[in-house]
Amino acid sequence: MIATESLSKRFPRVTALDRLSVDIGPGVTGLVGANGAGKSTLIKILLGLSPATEGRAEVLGLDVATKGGAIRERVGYMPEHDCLPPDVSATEFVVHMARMSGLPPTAARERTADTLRHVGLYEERYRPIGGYSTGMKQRVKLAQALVHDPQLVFLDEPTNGLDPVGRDEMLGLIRRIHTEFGISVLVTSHLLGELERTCDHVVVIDGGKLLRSSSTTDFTQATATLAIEVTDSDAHPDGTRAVRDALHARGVDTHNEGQGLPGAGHILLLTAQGEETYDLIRDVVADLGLGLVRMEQRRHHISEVFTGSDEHDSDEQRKEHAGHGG
Ligand SMILES: Nc1ncnc2c1ncn2[C@@H]1O[C@H](COP(=O)(O)OP(=O)(O)OP(=O)(O)O)[C@@H](O)[C@H]1O
Repeated sequence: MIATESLSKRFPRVTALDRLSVDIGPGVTGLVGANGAGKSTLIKILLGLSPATEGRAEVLGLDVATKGGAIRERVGYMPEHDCLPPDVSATEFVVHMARMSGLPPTAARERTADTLRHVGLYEERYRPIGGYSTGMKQRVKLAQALVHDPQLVFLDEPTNGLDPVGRDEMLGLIRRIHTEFGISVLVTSHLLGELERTCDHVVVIDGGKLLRSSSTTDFTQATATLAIEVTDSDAHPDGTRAVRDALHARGVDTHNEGQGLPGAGHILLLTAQGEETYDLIRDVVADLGLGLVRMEQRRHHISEVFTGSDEHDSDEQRKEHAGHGG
């Protein structure tokens, strides 16, 4: 879908992209980087809106340096910043954008109605955009990116400014763009963690350089750590402790007692040695007459892959949520 080769963009004072080479296939891909990492610059080059200083790039097999117009016919773009006219309705605006993309009047109106419904805008679509909430404006921006039925969409920070519920809804919507319509998505975020559930593939850039490009499952590989949770009983008022003691008696060590996890005191963590470990846990829990609430392999979170970024992410999210009354 997208291929760049040693792509650079230098402004007089900053190198926004620094010899970036990356291949992006179909599906939902996250482009992650801190503010100023070069995400928006990359998108503008890929749309043929801004020339690269060096290197080359192709989108859908088309060279960005010479085929910008053809690329923009096939690609939808949701820009980061507020760019909506306040005094027209969502319907008028999206119809206009559909007409600009070359759809005839009737098709433009039909596609607009379908697309606005798909992004979750109903009666309010006839009201002026100026009165919309941030979440509604983001939906209008998404609708205008989809209205001409593109093969690929670039979404620049679509969750920016949204509260946690709005963020989840937007991420769900993005996932469905691919699963229901087969449109591939490149979505940027400065929050690595939020792309974990949405993206098949994640590209991380920093200071305009590629840090990592891999499938989300590679980022979130299963660890060998098992998390176990059991019920308590009259005979064993502290079921977790009883299981821990029984496992220790059989020479199996538990570690950390689930520090940092919600309900930490009730979760036992241990390293699985193979199938026997699962059988042993089952037998120990059954012998004690307790119920096994869960036994699961812990997975890495994407943000754990980068030292310290975990805390950074949650701090950022707290700050953003605080700004929106959450
Ligand atoms: N037109 C420009 N002129 C000069 N510098 C620019 C220009 N556009 C971007 N930059 C600089 O290039 C760097 C990358 O910016 P870019 O907007 O691509 O980052 P980003 O990852 O999208 O971050 P953000 O989410 O904050 O927009 C930044 O240091 C920015 O200040």
